[in-house]
Amino acid sequence: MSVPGLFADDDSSAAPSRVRVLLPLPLAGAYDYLVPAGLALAPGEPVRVPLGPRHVDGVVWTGTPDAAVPAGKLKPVTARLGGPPFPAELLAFVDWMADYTLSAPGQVLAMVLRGRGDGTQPRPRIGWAPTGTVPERMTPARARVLEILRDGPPRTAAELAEIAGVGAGVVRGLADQGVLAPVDLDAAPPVPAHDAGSGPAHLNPAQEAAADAIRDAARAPRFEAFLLDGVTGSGKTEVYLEAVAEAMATGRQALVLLPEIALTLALAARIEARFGAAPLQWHSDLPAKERRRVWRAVRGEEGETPAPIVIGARSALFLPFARLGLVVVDEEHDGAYKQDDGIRYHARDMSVVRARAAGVPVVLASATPSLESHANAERGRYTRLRLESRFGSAGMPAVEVVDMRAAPPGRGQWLSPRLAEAVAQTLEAGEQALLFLNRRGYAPLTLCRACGHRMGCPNCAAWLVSHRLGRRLVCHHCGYSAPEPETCPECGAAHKLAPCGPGVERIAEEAAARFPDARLALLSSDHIESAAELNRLLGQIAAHEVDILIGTQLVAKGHHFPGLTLVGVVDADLGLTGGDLRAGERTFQLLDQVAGRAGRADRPGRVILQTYMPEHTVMRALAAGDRDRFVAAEMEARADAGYPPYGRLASLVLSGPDEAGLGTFARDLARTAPRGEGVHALGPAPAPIALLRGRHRIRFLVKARNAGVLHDALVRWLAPVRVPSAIRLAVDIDPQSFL
Ligand SMILES: Nc1ncnc2c1ncn2[C@@H]1O[C@H](COP(=O)(O)OP(=O)(O)OP(=O)(O)O)[C@@H](O)[C@H]1O
Ligand SMILES: [Zn+2]
Repeated sequence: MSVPGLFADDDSSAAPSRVRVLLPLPLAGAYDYLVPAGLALAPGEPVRVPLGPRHVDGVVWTGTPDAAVPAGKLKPVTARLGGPPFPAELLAFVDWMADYTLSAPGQVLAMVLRGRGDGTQPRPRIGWAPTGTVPERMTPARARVLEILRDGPPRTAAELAEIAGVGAGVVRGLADQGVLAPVDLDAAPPVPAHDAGSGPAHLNPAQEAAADAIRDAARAPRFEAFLLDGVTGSGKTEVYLEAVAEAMATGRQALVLLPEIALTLALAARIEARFGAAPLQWHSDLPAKERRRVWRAVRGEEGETPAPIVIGARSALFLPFARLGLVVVDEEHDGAYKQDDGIRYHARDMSVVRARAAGVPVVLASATPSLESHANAERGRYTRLRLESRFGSAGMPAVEVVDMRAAPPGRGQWLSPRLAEAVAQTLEAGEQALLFLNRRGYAPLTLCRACGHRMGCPNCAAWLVSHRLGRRLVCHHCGYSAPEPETCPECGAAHKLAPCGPGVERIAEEAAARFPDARLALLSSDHIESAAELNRLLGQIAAHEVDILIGTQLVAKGHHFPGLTLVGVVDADLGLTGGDLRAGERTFQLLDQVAGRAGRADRPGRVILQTYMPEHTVMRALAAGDRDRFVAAEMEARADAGYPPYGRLASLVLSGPDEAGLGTFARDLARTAPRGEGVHALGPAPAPIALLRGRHRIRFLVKARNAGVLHDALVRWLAPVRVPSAIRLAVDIDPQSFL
């Protein structure tokens, strides 16, 4: 239906106004729409448009509409949705990322719009707070309500009535008399001020120099990537908080990405102390309502000042900041920054892209930067800022390597005599010890001692992990879980199934037996129900209410426990098997991080690494404290093999329920696989996890000289391919996982 006069006709002097609108859907790109007369639409504006029989919310995009399409074939924009337009920087970022990851721009836009919800305004929750006015007549019921409010936060009428045990009429009566006043419980939290709270720290000269460099780029913002390369405990956080303050002073917003929720909670407390108000937090566990609130707050909808600081997980990178001024990626080497399903992206790399699009500085902070970032610093793309020593009087911990072949633990034990002795000494000195093993559960394998059968997952090519809790066998890939059987499913022998090898639960068992008087805490994702509980546990550890801490990588990084002086790594070799190209790099990073928890305050720390490979370069580098030599050797090996950061990789995983059909499709695909100048494909080969959630998996690996060559080769290869509906084809540029 066309409404005469609503928009200019083809034959009028002015050409009908058109815009491109990108929808958050996996479509080819932006679509053209007509702009109704009287409506001026600029790129970035959120709009509603018709799509087939439906209406969809999208964003006016950049680019020129196709003038060759007759106006009669186009539909008009239904409505402008209001709120500020998304900044050009964000639009450019979406386009860039879609191109890089070979995804549809609409899929990337969907990640931006995800926090918006359905676009409707949630109804505010009204709470009641006392005004100080005394009621005309005090009754026991009224007194109870006022007493609750005197000591606690504002509450809704229903809550008040319930807690005080009074009727809703009592609360209403107090409100009518002006004794209680309404407050919006969902209103934005207080805005941190850059000079409130405890204010700036006294930086030491190295910190000052690093902070100066970043502040300078944040002041009149310009793009510059900094690699804040400082040993554990050197005060990297203090340095980047100064840059956050600078961004806020110029009226801009700062985003700090962290790899784990536990670290988010700790940083939120530090920011609150420094700036006088807590930052907004963003992660995947946020309730929908809270997400909407944060999403709107960063946009500054309804004319409010956009929230100045957001800290969060990798997906916070897609928040629609109104005036982004700084991006920080803390623990930049962390694998958690890589998203491995849906659109596969590395949030560290994409942070640099977004900062570049926005023309603002980005800080990548780590004690053990990724080789990619080292290489970028060497090529002059990133500015390296070094902090070579710990803050204050704390020194680096002494690292001791225990050769498990020479001095093994006793039968059925996992702690060597040397480590057990060190734990005992630590407890005697009234200090804390951490026993680290990056393996959840009780035992990684369950074996029948009668026939040798190993308990495997029915859906995956993987062994089941035994968990003490409820004596269950669990698949860590698909979540399959079953009670441990009494008899072997293969030979029927009773009571012959035995756990093999240790997980953290088994280490906790051994520690409890050896040190019965010590207070133990087990920190592993299986044992912690919520972020709040984790926070409570971390608080207990910091307050020295725990003597021995047993944990997975959950406790390895970022935390600051002043009383912790001994770190024992139960199996330092764990990450080295499996042949992943980053196995050495990752093991070094993880062990250096966990070692970095020891001796951060006034008492010196020590670290004991249990290994069967004491001569391995990783162990030697850790023992000698020689990170730079390790990095140099690792770089050389990568350069020789043409692996990242000296070449680029993409992985293609094909999966499907039917093994034969999948094989045929893979062989067809191999016929056109890129082979040529600076690029070649390896495969098809069964993926290391050849069966996952009941789907067979085949993999190609594409190796190329550089990112451009890789991109072009993949587009040429995959654009004409029609994937059968039963088969999934997942492309991962710069893969981190090769499983
Ligand atoms: N300039 C400073 N003034 C006062 N305290 C500081 C200063 N710099 C660092 N600290 C303190 O030293 C400790 C370690 O600092 P911080 O946590 O920032 O180090 P980090 O480099 O981020 O460590 P990691 O990489 O191990 O997480 C903290 O307790 C911090 O408050
Ligand atoms: Zn499984």
